[in-house]
Amino acid sequence: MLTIDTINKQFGQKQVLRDLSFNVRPGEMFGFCGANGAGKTTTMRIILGLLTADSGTVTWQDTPLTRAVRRTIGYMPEERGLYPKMRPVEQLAYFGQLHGLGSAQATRAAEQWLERLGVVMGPKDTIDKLSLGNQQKVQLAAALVHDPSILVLDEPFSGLDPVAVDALADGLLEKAKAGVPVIFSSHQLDLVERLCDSVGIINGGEMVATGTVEELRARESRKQLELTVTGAGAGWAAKLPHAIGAQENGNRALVTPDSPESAPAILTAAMQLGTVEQFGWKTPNLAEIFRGAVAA
Ligand SMILES: Nc1ncnc2c1ncn2[C@@H]1O[C@H](COP(=O)(O)OP(=O)(O)OP(=O)(O)O)[C@@H](O)[C@H]1O
Repeated sequence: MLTIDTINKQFGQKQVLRDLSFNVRPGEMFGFCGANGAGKTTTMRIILGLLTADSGTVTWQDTPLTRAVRRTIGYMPEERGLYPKMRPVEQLAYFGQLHGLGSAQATRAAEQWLERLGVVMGPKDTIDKLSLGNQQKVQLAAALVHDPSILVLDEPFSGLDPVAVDALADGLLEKAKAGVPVIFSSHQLDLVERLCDSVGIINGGEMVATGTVEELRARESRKQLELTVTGAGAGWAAKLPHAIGAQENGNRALVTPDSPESAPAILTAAMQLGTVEQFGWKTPNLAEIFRGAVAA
C-alpha cells in the first residue's frame, strides 16, 4: 500500500499542506480532487521525492520510498517536459531505457502506447510539430512506457478529446487491474466518479473528505429533497415549511430541509399544495459532494 502519512509542507510563511494523510492500495484508482492551489501538485511532488515534506512520511509496502522504488513510479508532471526536437517514439524509448528497459523492448513499448493512445502524427514529426492534445498523449505515454509499479498523474485527462479520454481511462484501468496503485488529479469530477475506487478531496492543504464515492455520497445524503408536484402554481416550493432553501423549476423543486426529520412534514405540506408525483432524497453526484466538502 502507498501511504501518505501526516504530511506538512510550508513555502515561506505559507502552510500549503496540513497533516495530509491518505492510502492507495495496489490496484486502486484514487482520484485526487481540489480547487486550484489546494495542494495536489505539491503532494504529488512529495510522493515523487521532487520536494521534501517538512514532516510526515510516504511509504510503499510499509517502507520509506527509496530512490530505486521512485524510479519505478510512472509520473506525469503538471508542467509538461518533453524534448521538442525529438520524435515521439525516440523520446519514449529513451525514457523507457532510463527506467531500465532494453532498447528493443523500450521501442516496442513506445510504439504500443503511441498507437493505443491514438497519437496522430507523421512518421518524421518531432514533438513540436504535434498538436497540444497529441503532445499531451505522448507525455502520458512517457509515464506508462516502462511498466510502472505506481502511477502518479497530474491532470492527465485535461485537454484530451473524448476518444483519447476513453483510451487513457482503459489504459489506467488495465494497470489498476494488474495491481498498480493509480493516483490522478483532475477537475473533471464526472470522470473521477466514473473511474475511481476512492476519492480524496483536498481544500486549503487539508484532506476534507476521503473514501469511496458511495461512502462520500452516504455522508452527503439526506441533505436535499427532490420533489415533483403538479397543480401547485408558481412559487409553491417557497410555501413549504421547514425548508431553509428551495430551488423551484416548474413542477420540480430541490428543497433543503432544516433537518432530515422534517421530510414527512414537507411531504404532507406538498400534498396539500398539489399532486405529488415524486418525492425523495436527492442522490448527490461528486461535483455536489465536492462543493459541500470545500464549503464546510
Ligand atoms: N515552489 C513554490 N513556492 C511557493 N509557493 C508554491 C510553490 N509551489 C506551490 N506553491 C503554492 O502552494 C499552493 C498549492 O499549490 P499546488 O500547485 O500544489 O496546487 P494544486 O492543487 O495542484 O493546484 P492546481 O489545481 O491549480 O494545479 C499554492 O498556493 C501555490 O501557490
